[in-house]
Amino acid sequence: MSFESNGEIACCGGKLLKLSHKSNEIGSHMDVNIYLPKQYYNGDGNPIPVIYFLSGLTCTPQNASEKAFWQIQADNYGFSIVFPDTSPRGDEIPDDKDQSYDFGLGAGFYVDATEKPFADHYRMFSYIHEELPHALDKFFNRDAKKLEFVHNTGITGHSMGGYGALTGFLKYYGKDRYVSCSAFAPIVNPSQVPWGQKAFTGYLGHDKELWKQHDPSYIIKNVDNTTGSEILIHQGSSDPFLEKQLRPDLLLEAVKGTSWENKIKVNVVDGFDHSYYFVSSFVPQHAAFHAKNLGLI
Ligand SMILES: N[C@@H](CCC(=O)N[C@@H](CSC=O)C(=O)NCC(=O)O)C(=O)O
Repeated sequence: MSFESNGEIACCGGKLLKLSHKSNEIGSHMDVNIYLPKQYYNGDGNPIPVIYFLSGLTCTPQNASEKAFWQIQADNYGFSIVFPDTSPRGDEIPDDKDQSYDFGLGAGFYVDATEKPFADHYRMFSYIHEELPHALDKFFNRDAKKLEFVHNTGITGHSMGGYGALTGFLKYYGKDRYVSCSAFAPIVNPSQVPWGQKAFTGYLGHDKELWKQHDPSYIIKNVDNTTGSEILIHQGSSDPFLEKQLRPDLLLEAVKGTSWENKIKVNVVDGFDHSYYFVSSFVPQHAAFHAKNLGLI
């Protein structure tokens, strides 16, 4: 599996690589950005841990690369950060019938679709958690293990991407993949909110029992927190999507009486909205959290 370069940009002490590759899962080309920190170029040769940042509705890999300010934190602690796309792209890819922003292109919701016409291309769960990490591993680690794409990794994301991060972390829990998970204003209970209900109906159909297998607020009840993991969440109090779409209270309610009770730290931050002004304000705290879990500090 090979990646083509669409540009290499000097940034902080390292480089942001804009890549694209042919994905077998998605059946078309996918763009992905990766920031290689200064330690990649001048470090001691130890493999560099990777954090995956899953973006929200309407995003491409550029939004977070340009506006989240992860790069300076990556240099501070010595991790790399991968910014995948949020859906398949291209003329042949089916979109929402009304071309709305919350379904179809830019809104793959990090699930493997089972419904036509989306099932052929919208395989974002398998792409993000299997194909992409292994493809990056093969490409970057041909000669020596330079970057840890598959094991001892972190995952985070914003909004729809926060949903994707929570789901991936929980579904792979105990499987030597993600050792650290955080989220910015995540959709925590998609089965119960309009964005999630629209996506799940379109990608997965009408079976609400099946939806539960893709919903962190249900999945978490069947995952034993064997290592005392904590999940860090920030949520703006002035986020216009808080009451209708995000509802972090539903996740806290779901974990009551489970091994995750008191392990999910929801920080409601006064006056912040849903934008990258909010995300970038709390990236330093999330970076420190992941760095600790990844053994960097
Ligand atoms: N209608 C709005 C809503 C889209 C929006 O706010 N997208 C967020 C993520 S929302 C949840 O997944 C986003 O990250 N936007 C891109 C950005 O750079 O801010 C709209 O279309 O703006």
